[in-house]
Amino acid sequence: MSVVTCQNVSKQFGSNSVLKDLNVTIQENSITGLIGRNGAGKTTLLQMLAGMLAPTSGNIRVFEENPIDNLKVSANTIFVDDDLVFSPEMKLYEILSSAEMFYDNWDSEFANRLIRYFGFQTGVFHDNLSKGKASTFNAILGLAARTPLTIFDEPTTGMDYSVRQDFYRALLKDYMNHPRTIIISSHLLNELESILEDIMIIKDGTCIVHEPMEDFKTYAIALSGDYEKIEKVVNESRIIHRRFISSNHAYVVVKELSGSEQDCLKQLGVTQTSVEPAELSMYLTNETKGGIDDVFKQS
Ligand SMILES: Nc1ncnc2c1ncn2[C@@H]1O[C@H](COP(=O)(O)OP(=O)(O)OP(=O)(O)O)[C@@H](O)[C@H]1O
Repeated sequence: MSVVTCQNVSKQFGSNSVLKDLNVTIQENSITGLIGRNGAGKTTLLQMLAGMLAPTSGNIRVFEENPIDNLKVSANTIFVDDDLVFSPEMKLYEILSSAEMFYDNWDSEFANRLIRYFGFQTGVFHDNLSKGKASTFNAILGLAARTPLTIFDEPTTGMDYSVRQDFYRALLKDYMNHPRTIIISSHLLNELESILEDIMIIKDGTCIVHEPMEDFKTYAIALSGDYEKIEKVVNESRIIHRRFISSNHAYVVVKELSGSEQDCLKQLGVTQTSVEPAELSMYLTNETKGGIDDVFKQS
């Protein structure tokens, strides 16, 4: 069953067209990584799914309903970011009690174990937490709420390396015991990669990749060798990334190669290797095929 459906969804802020004609479906009980560069529209999309923003046009369905002002959607969805706003008078234990009252699947025992593990004193105000501690506390809310739709918008901002690793591990372990639909956004795939079932990449307002992580691992292939020879087999439109190692030796990442193209490149002495998903997601979201190197090119 699909939990989220977006049909021809567009979002405009004034003249800024952030999302354009987006069509995506997210199935029940899956972990999807939403990847995109700064300003790609990740938060905008996630806020629309949580019913916090309306699309300019198109149709969004969450649990088969319009998420705006929808009690069913808000009771079954949690939206976690590093920016959750609580009343300044609320102490952590009060926030935990409110969450327990609001979310049907809330697990107090689990929340308390996480609170102890991460060393929180629950008598403090949320407002007084450091940035990393606030992100960690918010992430605990997201985990313990166990809502059928759990949205984490760049949840690890400010967390130190070991807390980030702990969070991803806790998320995966809890998901295995209590499957639900989880969407987690990030600029970077490397830390997230191992917990994802599906990957969605947005660029220039559209979804350029949405597929199982397993398929994404073979989405592209890297070629290394004489650029003139590579060009003979692969045309420009299929090149995702290109970097010159020397004047005629290049490292080129291309999407899909047929068996005959692979044979031909082999005969021409061009080396073929796999591309790590994190590296590939970076190339796919770069503005230009050469990345930052293009800035240093003489015109
Ligand atoms: N309320 C708003 N009013 C006007 N423009 C907005 C608003 N919210 C977002 N935008 C614009 O929409 C674009 C997408 O922003 P969004 O926050 O969705 O991107 P993002 O992918 O989450 O970025 P980041 O990774 O930097 O957080 C940006 O150009 C941003 O300036």
